Amino acid sequence: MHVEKLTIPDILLITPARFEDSRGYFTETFNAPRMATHGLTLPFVQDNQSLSRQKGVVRGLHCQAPPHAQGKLVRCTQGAIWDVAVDIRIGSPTFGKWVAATLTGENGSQLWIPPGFLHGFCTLSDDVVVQYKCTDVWNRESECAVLWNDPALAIDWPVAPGDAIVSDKDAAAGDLLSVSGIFTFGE
Ligand SMILES: Cc1cn([C@H]2C[C@H](O)[C@@H](COP(=O)(O)OP(=O)(O)O[C@H]3O[C@@H](C)C(=O)[C@@H](O)[C@H]3O)O2)c(=O)[nH]c1=O
Repeated sequence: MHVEKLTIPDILLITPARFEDSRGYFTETFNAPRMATHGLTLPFVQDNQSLSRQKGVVRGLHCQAPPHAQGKLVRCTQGAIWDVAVDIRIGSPTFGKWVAATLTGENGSQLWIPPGFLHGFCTLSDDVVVQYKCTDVWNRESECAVLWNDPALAIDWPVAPGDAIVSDKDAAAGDLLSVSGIFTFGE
C-alpha cells in the first residue's frame, strides 16, 4: 500500500497493492489496522455507491455538519473521476484551498477526506461507478453544499461550466461563506 500526503497533508492518496497473475489481480481495498498506522482510525459506518452515466457529471461540493460530520474514503471502481477536497476548517492554514486526484478503476487509488472538508468529483469517462466509505451515516438535515464552481475556490475542474452535468440541488448551492464556521481547525 502506497500512502501519499497531498499538498493539504490531511488528505491522503492511498494506493493499495495489487497482486497480478494470469487470472487478473487481487487487492485489499480496506484493511483497518493498516489504515490505523497512517492515522486513519475513525470507524466507518456507511458504504455508498453512485453511477454517473456520462463524462462531465459533477457531484458536489458536499459535506455534513457536526454532529454528523463525515470522513470519506473514496474510490472509483469503473471509469475515472477527478476527485476534489476543499478545506473549510476556520483557522486552518489551508482554509479555502483545494486538492485533487485522479481515481480510476485501473489505478485503484483512494482518497481519504477527513471531516472538515467539502468533497466533490467530476467524471472523466462515461459509466463511472464511485464507491466510498463514510464515518457517519447520512443525515439530510446536516447536509451542506457549496457551488462546485464558486469563483472564490478557483477549482481547476476538467470540464467547462457549460458542459458540466449537475443536479438541480447542486446548481442551487451557496458560496464558500455559507459553510464558513461549521468546522474549526484542530477540533
Ligand atoms: C448522500 C445520500 C443520499 N441519499 C439519497 C438522497 C437523494 O434522494 C439521493 C441522491 O442524493 P444526492 O443527490 O445528494 O447524491 P450525490 O450528489 O451523489 O451526493 C454525494 O455526493 C458526493 C460528492 C459526496 O461526497 C457524498 O457524500 C454525497 O453527498 O440519494 C441517501 O439515501 N443516502 C445518502 O447517504
